[in-house]
Amino acid sequence: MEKIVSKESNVIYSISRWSFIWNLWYLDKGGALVHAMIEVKGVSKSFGDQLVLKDVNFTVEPGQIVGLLGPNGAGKTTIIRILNGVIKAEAGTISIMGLSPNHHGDEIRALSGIVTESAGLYHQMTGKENLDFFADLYGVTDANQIPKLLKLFELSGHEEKPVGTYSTGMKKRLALCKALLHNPKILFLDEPTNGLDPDGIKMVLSYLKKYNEETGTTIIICSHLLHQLEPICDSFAFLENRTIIEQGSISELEKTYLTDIIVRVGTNFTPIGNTIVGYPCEHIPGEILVTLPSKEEISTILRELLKNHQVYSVDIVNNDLESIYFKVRESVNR
Ligand SMILES: Nc1ncnc2c1ncn2[C@@H]1O[C@H](COP(=O)(O)OP(=O)(O)OP(=O)(O)O)[C@@H](O)[C@H]1O
Repeated sequence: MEKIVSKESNVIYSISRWSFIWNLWYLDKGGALVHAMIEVKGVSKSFGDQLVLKDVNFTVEPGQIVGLLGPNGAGKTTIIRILNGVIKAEAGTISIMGLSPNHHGDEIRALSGIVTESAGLYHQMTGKENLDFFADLYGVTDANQIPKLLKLFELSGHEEKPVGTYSTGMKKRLALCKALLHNPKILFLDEPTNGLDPDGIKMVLSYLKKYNEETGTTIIICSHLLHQLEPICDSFAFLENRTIIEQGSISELEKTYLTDIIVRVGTNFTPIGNTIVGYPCEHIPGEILVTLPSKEEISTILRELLKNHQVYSVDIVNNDLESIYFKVRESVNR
């Protein structure tokens, strides 16, 4: 038996280790083999007579960083709370490493870390006192764990200051240290960059990426800010109209939704008319915008231009996450 802690309630529980086969296949309580780290099928949830989630489906593979994206009020926090076993879904099935949040909430909370809007830190205590307190509660025995996390999140030297004197960014980083004290297999982050300035956002996201690469921890990040998550997520799940309307990596989404690409070429070429080698072309001083059926056609355009002109730069302007997101929305609202 092993001493494990539920972070939602900060209560210590004891569970046996029998149910996990880490990062491979998971044996659920019914004895079935489940591949994904997290598998959500047909989940629905209402608050009173308000239906908030309807037939939600998505999967998370081990070691992935998954962005759960949707506008304010879409139900992102509700999904995290259901996955954590804090509230129950009315319909559907969920497997988290073979465990069900409805029945094994304590075990799931013991093997996961969570950072919510209210970081749950004690402001009158120092950073170190906070981490000591939660490490004790979680049964963390490794004496190096706190210094290691303080160093990783660049809080060394600040640990003796009261948390009330920390900047928003420092509090967010301390909340991450707290969530990672017991080396969770899964990290749930609800809007982890809220209230941070651009430097703070960059810092927190790059720490998360580094942590994921070093430890293989699976991370789910909820946000309504697509551009922030684009560089760090392996996969994106779009929540809209109460359900996940699409999920995939950028390249998978590109394949499905980018029927044509728009390429901006910095050049001294001035088109006569509005096409180049038969493709629609818009001229802006110093640049052209060409619409192509695929990336393969970029070299055709460049070869043509380089015959008699200079090319200074080339980039695809409509394959960012936001552009793809709009295409996904268009296709489901059609
Ligand atoms: N405990 C609750 N009781 C009643 N309604 C709730 C409760 N929790 C959430 N809701 C409602 O469910 C909907 C989804 O809320 P949720 O907080 O999950 O959205 P969100 O996508 O996380 O939003 P945000 O981006 O603003 O954080 C909202 O309409 C919200 O008012």
